[in-house]
Amino acid sequence: MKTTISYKTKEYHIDLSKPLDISIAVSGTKENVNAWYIDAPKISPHTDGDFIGSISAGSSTNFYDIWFNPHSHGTHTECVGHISEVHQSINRNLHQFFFLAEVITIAPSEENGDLVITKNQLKKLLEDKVPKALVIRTMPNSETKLNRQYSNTNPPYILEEAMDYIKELDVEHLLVDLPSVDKEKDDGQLLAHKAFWNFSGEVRLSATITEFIYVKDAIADGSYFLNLQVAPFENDASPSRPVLYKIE
Ligand SMILES: N[C@@H](CC(=O)c1ccccc1NC=O)C(=O)O
Repeated sequence: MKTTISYKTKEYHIDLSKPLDISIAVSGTKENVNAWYIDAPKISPHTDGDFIGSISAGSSTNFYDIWFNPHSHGTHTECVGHISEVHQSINRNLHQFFFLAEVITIAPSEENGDLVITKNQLKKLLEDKVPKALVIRTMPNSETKLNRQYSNTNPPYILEEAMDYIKELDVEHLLVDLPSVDKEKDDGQLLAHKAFWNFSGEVRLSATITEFIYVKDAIADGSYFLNLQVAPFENDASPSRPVLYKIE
């Protein structure tokens, strides 16, 4: 199922029957990816007195409750509501769902004992490209990213200067395979989040950050179309499923 997209001055061809899903699913297991010091997600039959919402326990249907946190347990997309006192909902702020995207791969560099993504690394990889969405895959890229328990591991993060550059390029949707764009323990500074949303100026309300993606090695760096949608929760963040389509 092929389609042609006219965007700005060009035409692009993509094949809708070849989606490249870069999300991490949420399962109710201890092996589920996790960050921010909370329990694993739970997916279990709803109970009420003698009632157990599971066909194997005699119910007519499977009727499961789910407990999870979007920031901790899988691919999620967040808006400025993640760092603002005023409530902002990702479901209300994400209005479009297809974007020209660039996939890049970066080995974070060591600085003061941390692993960081720098402005120079981004500049070299992006050259003269101006994508609306930027997908950053970090190296090493092992499949253990699907199950990693990130709490207290000080994962790599994006330097403020690098995020200022991303904002200056007018990237509206940033996707990373990390639990956060900021340092795990930064005393609430959130420098990269604040730079991305232009928090101290005219706030970029429709800009989004997607964390905990997984871009497998078979997906090459380059230009794609991205379909990005969230489960319609009125919350700062919601589970999402970013899907790439190769430009043919
Ligand atoms: N680094 C922050 C915490 C933080 O970034 C955070 C905490 C809970 C859930 C998500 C977080 N950041 C995600 O992007 C701090 O040390 O206060």
